[in-house]
Order: sequence, then structure tokens, then C-alpha cells
Amino acid sequence: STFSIMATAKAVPDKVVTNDDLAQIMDTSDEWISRRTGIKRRHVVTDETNTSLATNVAKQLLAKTHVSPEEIDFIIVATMSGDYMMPSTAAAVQGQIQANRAMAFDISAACSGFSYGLDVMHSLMATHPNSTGLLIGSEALSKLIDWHDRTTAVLFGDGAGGVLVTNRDNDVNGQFLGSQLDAYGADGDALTMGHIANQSPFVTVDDKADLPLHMDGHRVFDFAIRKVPASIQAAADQAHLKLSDVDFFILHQANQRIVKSVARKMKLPFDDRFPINIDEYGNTSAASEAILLAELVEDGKIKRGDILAMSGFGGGLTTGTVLLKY
Ligand SMILES: O=C(O)C1CCN(c2ccc(-c3cc(CO)ccc3Cl)cn2)CC1
Repeated sequence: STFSIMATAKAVPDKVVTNDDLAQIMDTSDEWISRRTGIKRRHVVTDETNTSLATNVAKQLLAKTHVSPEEIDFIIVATMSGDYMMPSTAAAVQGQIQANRAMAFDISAACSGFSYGLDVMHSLMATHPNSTGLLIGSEALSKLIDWHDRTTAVLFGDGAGGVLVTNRDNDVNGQFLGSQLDAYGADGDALTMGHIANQSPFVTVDDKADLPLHMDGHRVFDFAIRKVPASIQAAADQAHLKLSDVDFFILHQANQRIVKSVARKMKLPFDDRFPINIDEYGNTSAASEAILLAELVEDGKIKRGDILAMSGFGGGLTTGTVLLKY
């Protein structure tokens, strides 16, 4: 069914923090970080916010497509680091761009959020012909990382990316080909963030806030290697496509070794079909796939008609893969 990405965009904070910068403030090294993760630098908010990054992306998408805010029907933001629980980041963006006809809501699916969002947007469009939506992945994780925990502080970055999508007939004729979204909640304790303590006068348990991100790295790493190939294969089956039909595997940039391992498990060469930009941004969670997609389009690497596999994985634990014809 028609599902055309009319524009892509990204917005990252101005401040760059290098591995050497981190080695100045914690017991780590450029050598360790580069070798174990592939990360060399990451962008970190100073005066930007999650909402300002997401709004920046939204404004770029409208400018690139000459779509007016009033034409927008849906605004979905995938994030786990919004500036507020209420209002949603999507509603804040809606207000900032004055998309007065749009409904707006956030998706909380951690690093699978953008893929979940593509599927949800497609489902919304299935019952709303001739509609247009903004899907943005946006994170300001630097405010929620434990900067004293070197095992996680070196992994993450801030940023936002997004797409303007329509199911209106157009000369692009993009297609939604298939998807596979899964959750493994029993393993959710492996990757947590943002626990707010219950302080009501009626609370009967001892409840302490635990805001910082905590990760059982080896458990999540092994989960990803085991579950991501199956997620991609299931989405390809849904689309009646072979993996060899896919032009680009746009995978969540959590760790370079995971991308290599996923390619190997799918018996595919780790070549240009597995683009990597974790070296520049670190792990930007729900923004990760969108930032990589925007860069590949900007660099002219993705052509109209290319088959893309967009695959996210992480907190929940969750996996999510969507197959699209761009
Ligand atoms: O010792 C080593 O080599 C360590 C081993 C552990 N590593 C990990 C482990 C898990 C993740 C990760 C994180 C998220 C959260 O967005 C989602 C998905 C994944 Cl797979 C990233 N890195 C770093 C190198």
C-alpha cells in the first residue's frame, strides 16, 4: 500500500564529545571505546532540549516538502527521554509548528520506537486515506545517563531524525512491504531508565527513584544477536522478499559488532548494505535509524525504489523491523 517517505531530516546538538574527552572525566580510553563499540564521538545537548531537536526536524521536513503545517494529520514522536511525561513531545512539537489539524502522541518503545512508529503510522493511514504524517525519533539521553558509570556513559548520544510520510497518490510511490514487531517484557529488567518513586501518603512499599539508565550489557548484547536476524527474516517473509532483495539494512546503531554479527547470522557480507554511523553519534536510541536514514538520503546513497529494512532493538526488551520500498 502507498506509504511514501517524501522527506527525511536529522538534527543533532552542536556540542561534540570525543572518546578522549570522556577519558578526561572517567576511567576509560579511546582505544577501548572504539574497539568495543565503534564509537568515536557523540553529540550532547547543552542548551538544546528533546523538544527543540524534534521541532527542528519537523520544521526541516515541512520546508523540504513545501507541506504547510495545516496539512499534517498525524505527529508521532518515538522517545524515551522526553522533556515531560505530559505533555507528550509530539504534542509539544505540534504546538511549536502550529500543525493545528494534527493529532499527536509519543511512542515509548526505546530503541525499537522508530520501527514501531513506522508500523503504527502505516496502520493509521490504512484507515485515513489521503493523509500526511510526521514520524520523529528524538532523544536527549545525556540527561538520564549515569555519568559515573563508564560501562554506559560512553555508549549514548543525543539527537533526532524523522520522516514526512503520506499515503496520498504521488510520483514517489513508496510502499510499506511488511513488518515484525516483538516484545520480550520478561527480560525488561536488563535495560531500565527513569523510575520515579511513589511518594503518595498511601504508599505501602519502600519505593526509591532510580532515574539513571542501567544496562546488563552482555544480556542485552546477546539478546540482540539472537533476536534481530529473526525479526528481519520474519519481516522479509511478510513482504514475500528474500534478504538478497534488500538494498540497505538500516539497523539501530547500538554497537558496531552487533551489526557485523547480524550480517554474519543472515549469511550476508558486512558491506555497504549495512551502513554504520555509530562512530559519529553513538547510540541515539529511537533517533538512531532515522538519523542514519537521513544521512544515507543526504549522501545520495539511497535511491528511489530501493528496498530498506529498518530494524530497531533494545529496551522493553523489544525488536521491530519494517520493510519499505523507498
Ligand atoms: O564489553 C563490551 O564490549 C561491551 C558489551 C556491552 N555493550 C553493549 C550492550 C548492549 C548495547 C545495546 C544498548 C541498547 C540501548 O539503546 C540497545 C541495544 C543494545 Cl544491543 C550496546 N552495547 C557495549 C560493549
